[in-house]
Amino acid sequence: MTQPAPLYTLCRICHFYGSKKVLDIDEFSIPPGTILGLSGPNGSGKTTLLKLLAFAMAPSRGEIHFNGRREYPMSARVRSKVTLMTQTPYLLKRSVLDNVVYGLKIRKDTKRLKQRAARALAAVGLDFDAFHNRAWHQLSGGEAQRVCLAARLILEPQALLLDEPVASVDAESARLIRQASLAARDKWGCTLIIVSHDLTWLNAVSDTRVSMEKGRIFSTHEEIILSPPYQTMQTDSTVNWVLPVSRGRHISLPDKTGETALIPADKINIAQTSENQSDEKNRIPVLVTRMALEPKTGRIEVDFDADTFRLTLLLSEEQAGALNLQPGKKRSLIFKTRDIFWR
Ligand SMILES: Nc1ncnc2c1ncn2[C@@H]1O[C@H](COP(=O)(O)OP(=O)(O)OP(=O)(O)O)[C@@H](O)[C@H]1O
Repeated sequence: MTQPAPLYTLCRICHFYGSKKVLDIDEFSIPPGTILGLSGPNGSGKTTLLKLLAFAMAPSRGEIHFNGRREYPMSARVRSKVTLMTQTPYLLKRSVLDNVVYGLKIRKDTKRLKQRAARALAAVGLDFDAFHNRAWHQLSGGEAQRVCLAARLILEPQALLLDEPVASVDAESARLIRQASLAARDKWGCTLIIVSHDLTWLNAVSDTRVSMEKGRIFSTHEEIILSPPYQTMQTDSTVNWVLPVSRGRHISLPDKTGETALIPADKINIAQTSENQSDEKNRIPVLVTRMALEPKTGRIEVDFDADTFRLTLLLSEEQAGALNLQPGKKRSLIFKTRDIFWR
């Protein structure tokens, strides 16, 4: 079967704020009609990436192709097809109805505005009669965010970019926002790009899960990502970089400075903290902080927290049982030096 042409293709993207490089993505594409789940630590570049994908600003270097053409901010071709919802709801100082139909009016698409607004509001659980005349300041935070989403859904965009859409809303609003976003994909094949710290949700709904670290995209969250700066240690004629977690074991320098150490999840063993450490192995003490069932696959998602990072692994029920994992248990992640690669 032939793959559909990508909706987005990113080529050699770098973005700088002043002299600080905050994005560095060699190549990345997003197929149409899929859900991309994006996570990563604060400051890793997620919002900047969303702004580029929304064509709200241009990358300092590189190209973004949308529907097979190189595109730019202000291009009429993308303006009507891509929409970004930010974490803090932004509403015009007008009524709910004015806010919801604003984008359609800009496009001079003014047919059956009220019916379409009623449908968009219903999709986010807001009753048209009760809400359409309300002023922007007569809404709770969760309702305001839902109005923002309705104002985007009414446009039936090809790509809906959501930046922490449920981070600061009540539980019911979060449920309705999640439901309405997924419905957009099911109803008109909308591509969803979701940034969220809610890894359970991201893992459950995403077709592709990526994480960001220091401006780069990593293809799976099932990897330990150890970032520079590392401590350095001088021995005779060579300088070895010592991973802060490796308890003195020497890790060879990567080819380029500033590289990140990656260890594939299947090369990581989880052990009792009391087990002996063999010479060639590195050991990271971790704490199990969260376990949740991933409904799609029946696997158990386990968060392990170390001092400097968090690792999420998906384990079978048998694996989790055999390892006697529970939140609060201390364990060790063990890996071989040769299984580290650098990127
Ligand atoms: N307008 C700006 N001017 C200068 N630096 C900026 C600007 N916006 C973001 N940055 C910096 O760029 C880096 C990436 O920021 P970005 O907001 O993209 O990260 P993020 O992963 O979305 O973070 P968070 O999870 O905290 O929202 C950070 O170091 C941030 O301080």
